[in-house]
Amino acid sequence: MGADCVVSSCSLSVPPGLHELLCALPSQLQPHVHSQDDSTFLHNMFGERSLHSLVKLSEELQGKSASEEISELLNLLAKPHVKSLLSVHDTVAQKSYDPELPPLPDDIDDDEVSVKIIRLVKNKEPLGATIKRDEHTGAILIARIMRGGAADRSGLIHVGDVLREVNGVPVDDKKPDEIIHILVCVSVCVCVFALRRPAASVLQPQKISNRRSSGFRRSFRLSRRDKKTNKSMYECKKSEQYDMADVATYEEVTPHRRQSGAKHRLVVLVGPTGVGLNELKRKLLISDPQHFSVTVPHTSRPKRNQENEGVEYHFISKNIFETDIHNNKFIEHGEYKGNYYGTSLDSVRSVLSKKQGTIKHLRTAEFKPYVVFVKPPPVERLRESRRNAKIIPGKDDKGSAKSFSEEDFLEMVSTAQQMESQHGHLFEKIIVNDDLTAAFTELKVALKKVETDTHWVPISWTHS
Ligand SMILES: Nc1ncnc2c1ncn2[C@@H]1O[C@H](COP(=O)(O)OP(=O)(O)OP(=O)(O)O)[C@@H](O)[C@H]1O
Repeated sequence: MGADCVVSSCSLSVPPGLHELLCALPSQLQPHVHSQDDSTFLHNMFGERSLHSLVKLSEELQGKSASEEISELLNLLAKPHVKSLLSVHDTVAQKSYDPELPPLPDDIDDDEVSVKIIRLVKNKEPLGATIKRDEHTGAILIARIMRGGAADRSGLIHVGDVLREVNGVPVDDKKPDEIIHILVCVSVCVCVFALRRPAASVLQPQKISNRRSSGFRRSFRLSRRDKKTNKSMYECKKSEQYDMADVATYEEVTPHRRQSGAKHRLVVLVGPTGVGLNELKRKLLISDPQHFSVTVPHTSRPKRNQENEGVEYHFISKNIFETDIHNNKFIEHGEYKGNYYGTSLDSVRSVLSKKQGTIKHLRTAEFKPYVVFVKPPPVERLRESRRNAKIIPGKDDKGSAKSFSEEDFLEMVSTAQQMESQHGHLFEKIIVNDDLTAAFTELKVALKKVETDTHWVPISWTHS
């Protein structure tokens, strides 16, 4: 829509000789025009071919003794409702519908480079993100992002972002319910966020799932109108950072029931170090050695006296471990106190090929993992229940087990909180390992159900 449309509503009733006047205008105006730019502008405007054609046509139509068709056309165009229609069309065509971005609040520090102003132009579609209040800081955070929704497609909002204001309305002092109301109310116009990324979430999230869905996010645009608002603005076509991150989005799921004789689902136990993963694994093996087998993880830490190669771990050098990481041989790996630990893809495949239930990491259609998060109880209960328990510390140690320290307990609980907030959406079952026997029983019941009951799984797992 542009100038052509505007001309379309000109009255066809033009004074005689208008065309000649139009042609003569630029030279007649020449003495009054001082700058070259203005002169060029006038020439272009009055020399515009479509304008000349239109005026000429109008003159011709007026001058001729009208044929039936011409009379009918003139008649139609002269009707008030056609004129109104064209006039409305032109008004709409000239109007700018770009949303106005409100200026940044004055109290934002100039050094605060992490403030993002985000403009999502919404139609009737919901934003597709949920919010929650951080228990400690009281800040309003983005809690989840719905897959395929407006927020997801934009790639501009991330889980953990702090929501500062919506459409110029500060949200710090508002309850989530009130904010949701604001978000819903602006659904037909503009939704502006000022987000501040908390220091903690700047860390690259650990990559568990690596879904690529860049095709979704294309259509959001940002236009810069007010210089005051340009602290940091993003034109988002595709966000690499988003694609790589383990973003907590909603997934399309479908009921799934394992057919008898079909491959077992991979059972994945995750939890902070020392929480009791090995203990639960060991109990599973003892309880039904025919049914369960485990992957043997790799490590770069030195073998201890009582350990055997291929039983507790495959012991490999740091160099080989790094080469294997580089060659994508590990489903998961991590570094703990200077040593690498990881589970190789081959180890999982070899266990699954024996058609036995297993324990370790992965999340694809091939393995359909059932992820159980083993969570520590509160610190007071850890002190109580782990009084006689021993852990084998990592670095610098030659195999001596030691009792848990207060620091170990605190670290276990805080790591668990971190894991749950970052990856909680991947956990299908959470078992609190307070009393070991109770935790083990709960695990056995859950694993039995995985084999027999119907469970919700991502729909993509059923396509392969
Ligand atoms: N519920 C429990 N009550 C008492 N002791 C427990 C309980 N669960 C585990 N333990 C003990 O805690 C210690 C650490 O457990 P375990 O080695 O299984 O932890 P882990 O999660 O496998 O640790 P890591 O990942 O570092 O190997 C062991 O001595 C174990 O017997």
